[in-house]
Amino acid sequence: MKFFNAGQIYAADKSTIEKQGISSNELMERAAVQIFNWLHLRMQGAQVKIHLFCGIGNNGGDGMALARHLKEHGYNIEVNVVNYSDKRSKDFLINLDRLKDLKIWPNFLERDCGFAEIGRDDIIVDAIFGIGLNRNPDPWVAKLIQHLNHSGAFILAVDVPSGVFMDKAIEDTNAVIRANHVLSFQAPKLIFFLPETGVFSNQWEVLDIGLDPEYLAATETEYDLMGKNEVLPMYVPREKFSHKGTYGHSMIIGGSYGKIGAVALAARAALTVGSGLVTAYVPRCGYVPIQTLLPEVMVITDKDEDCIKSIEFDIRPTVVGLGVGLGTSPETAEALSGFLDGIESPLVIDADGLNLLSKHKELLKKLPPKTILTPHPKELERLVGSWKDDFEKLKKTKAFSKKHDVIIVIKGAHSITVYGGHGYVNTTGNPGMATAGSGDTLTGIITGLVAQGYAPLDATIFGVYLHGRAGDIALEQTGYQALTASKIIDAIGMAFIDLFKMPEVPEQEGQEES
Ligand SMILES: NC(=O)C1=CN([C@@H]2O[C@H](COP(=O)(O)OP(=O)(O)OC[C@H]3O[C@@H](n4cnc5c(N)ncnc54)[C@H](OP(=O)(O)O)[C@@H]3O)[C@@H](O)[C@H]2O)[C@@H](O)CC1
Ligand SMILES: Nc1ncnc2c1ncn2[C@@H]1O[C@H](COP(=O)(O)OP(=O)(O)O)[C@@H](O)[C@H]1O
Ligand SMILES: [K+]
Repeated sequence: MKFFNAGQIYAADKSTIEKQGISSNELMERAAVQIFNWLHLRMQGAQVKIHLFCGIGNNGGDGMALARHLKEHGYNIEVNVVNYSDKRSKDFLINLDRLKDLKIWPNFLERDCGFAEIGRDDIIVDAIFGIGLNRNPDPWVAKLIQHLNHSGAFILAVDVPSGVFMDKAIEDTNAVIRANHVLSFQAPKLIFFLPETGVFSNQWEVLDIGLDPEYLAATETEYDLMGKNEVLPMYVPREKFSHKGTYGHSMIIGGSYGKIGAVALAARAALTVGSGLVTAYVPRCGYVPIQTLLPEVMVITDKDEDCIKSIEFDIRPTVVGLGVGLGTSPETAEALSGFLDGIESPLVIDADGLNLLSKHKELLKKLPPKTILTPHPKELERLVGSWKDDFEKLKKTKAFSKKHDVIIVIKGAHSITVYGGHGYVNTTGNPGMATAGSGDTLTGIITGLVAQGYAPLDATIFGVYLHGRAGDIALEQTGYQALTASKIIDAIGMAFIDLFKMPEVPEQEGQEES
């Protein structure tokens, strides 16, 4: 699914209006009817007080039109116009008049006016600002927003929570609605998925308002949301007349005294994701534990007992996953440098492998094209430098990816894979995955996919999706707290099976379970 920016959404509106021969107000009516239907289905006429807060632009217009439908269906409403500007939009004014025709007189809220009490059990509809916000709200509007946030009432936001910008960071977090639920038109917004802005949209849902499908299909976007439909075409099927050589040889290089488990996790994940062969390259102290834990995995040891000091072997792996549990000693840095001089295979780098690149930036020049880097935020900061907000983080990551021709996964609640100036936002995963070794597992998954012939970018996007999906499936048995990295690996098989499950069809009304 695509993430459209504000300019593209306005262009889609225009194209829809022209091609479908409708007025902008008719499009607004569609949007409002969709929201009304959503609410009506859930409320079934309940007389809970609904406070609508409408701005003076088209987001406010949506709110006005919604108020009319609610009134016509007997709901208990109160309409407030947040009068932050004299520049009322044409469609706002049309809908204000139509509301007055029903003898509804909104309260006009201005600077210095008091705000009425709102009950904890009431509902607030937030239609103050939509995607047109382009500067900080006035202090009195911020005060109103605080009043709404502190009311304890359920807040339903129209399109976006008022106060978030579409393409830049929030400056005053007190001037943003904390929505319980967002009903967003046509497509989700990138801001729902970024850590700093996502917290304002607890839950979100997309309402299809029938924008011009041709325009939407033809428009290139900078970011995409990667769900099952998007990753499924990347899947590489298993062939009948294949053998283990068909599915490649993954080598996991890493580990140091006390951190051999990281290699065990990555190696087991590579195997479980389908790599034909897996070899672990570890310091000598890792030999017995890996051989004991993982009978399927071969082991090559470094000369040193406790950490890797030279990376030398006489096999030709299809892909190398490097860095988990590795440590960052100068000898290990030296070993990495020598290894990169002779590297012939694609490379996935994580954890201390990334920290070594940050400490010795000259090594970046030695990376093969399309090397995959999987940093968590702290590792990313060491690589690309600090950022002031999520948007700058993305900008810096893109620039780094372009400069060094590397694929970067910004790990987090919604991991984002960055390559070629494009961002792929993952949909799977859960907070139970914020646990030791969860990232090592991802390294193994991506490595094992590259081994099987997935192109590096596909392996990364598909691997991030599969990792999160395995975490979601494991969660059903463990709950958040008891989810461990090993359980994520155990669920990889189910995550593959899940790719081919049809979505559940909702039960028909009156249908009996057989
Ligand atoms: N296809 C779709 O998705 C459809 C979308 N629709 C709806 O339209 C919404 C977008 O509407 P919108 O363009 O009128 O902008 P909105 O957010 O209401 O802001 C109003 C105006 O406020 C101004 N302004 C900005 N910042 C300000 C500030 N801090 N303090 C004071 N003023 C400020 C700024 O005008 P300016 O003063 O800069 O000229 C801005 O234009 C969208 O979110 C959705 O709800 C549907 O109706 C139909 C289909
Ligand atoms: N709140 C969360 N929701 C979804 N996924 C998460 C969350 N927190 C962490 N993860 C995932 O868990 C993994 C953690 O990686 P990392 O921090 O490198 O762990 P470790 O170093 O312990 O292996 C990443 O893939 C990340 O996307
Ligand atoms: K809003």
